[in-house]
Amino acid sequence: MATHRVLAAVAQLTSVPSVETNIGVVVDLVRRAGAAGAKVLFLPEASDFIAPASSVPDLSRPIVDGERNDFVDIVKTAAREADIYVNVCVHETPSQAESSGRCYNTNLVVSNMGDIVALYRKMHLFDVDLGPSGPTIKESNTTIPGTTLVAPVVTPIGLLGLQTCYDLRFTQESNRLAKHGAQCLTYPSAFALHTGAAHWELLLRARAVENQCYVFGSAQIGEHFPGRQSYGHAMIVDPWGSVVA
Ligand SMILES: O=C(O)CNC(=O)[C@H](CS)NC(=O)CCC(=O)C(=O)O
Repeated sequence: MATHRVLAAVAQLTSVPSVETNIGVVVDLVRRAGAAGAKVLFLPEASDFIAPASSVPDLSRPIVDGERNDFVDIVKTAAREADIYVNVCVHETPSQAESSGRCYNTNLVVSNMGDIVALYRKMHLFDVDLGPSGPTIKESNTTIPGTTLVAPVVTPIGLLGLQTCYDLRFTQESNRLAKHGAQCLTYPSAFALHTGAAHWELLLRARAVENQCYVFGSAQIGEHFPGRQSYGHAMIVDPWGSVVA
């Protein structure tokens, strides 16, 4: 019997503080993945923008019917036109905006019909002080933690469990997703240079082996604005732990 093969694509890009610029890059990636025959494309965390903390409240947008969100609307249209599922992360203004102006770090799956079929808000925020060897980052200054894990969602490559970036270090959520049937796990990311070099591939491969899942690590790469860089090395890992792309 012939094996039914479905292609997936993993992307990396350098989001900058301009949503308009990033939309252009993202639409091009969606079209190219679709043209290459992929049925699912994985885009990284903060695909809409990476900007200094002070600009985050101005640049983030709500994701609710009736509210304008150009970035998400354009991704929906591109996914429909290219007949591809798109996994992408954006900054989401909460419907009840809190006075601090913080957003959610929101991971979306958009179907090939252009509908949002899953929405997960990053639960573990990257609050670290690596001392003189690395950066001090406090994601919770700009971001509200999500409170719920989302059941794996049906995609052309099987049931997909959603996690985001720093969540990669917390094995129990991926274990719960696998127990609930996940065959694939996605970790859209913007890993720091220092921690990425030490742990990115190691952690993706560990999550793949322990959960017996395909793992998709889409990544931000390079310099977003002066003083802010990401590690890159987007990859796909199979359940044996081999890096297949
Ligand atoms: O919203 C944005 O601006 C983009 N988001 C990020 O860059 C996030 C939060 S600061 N980065 C990480 O979680 C890196 C994790 C990491 O590097 C590790 O676990 O070692």
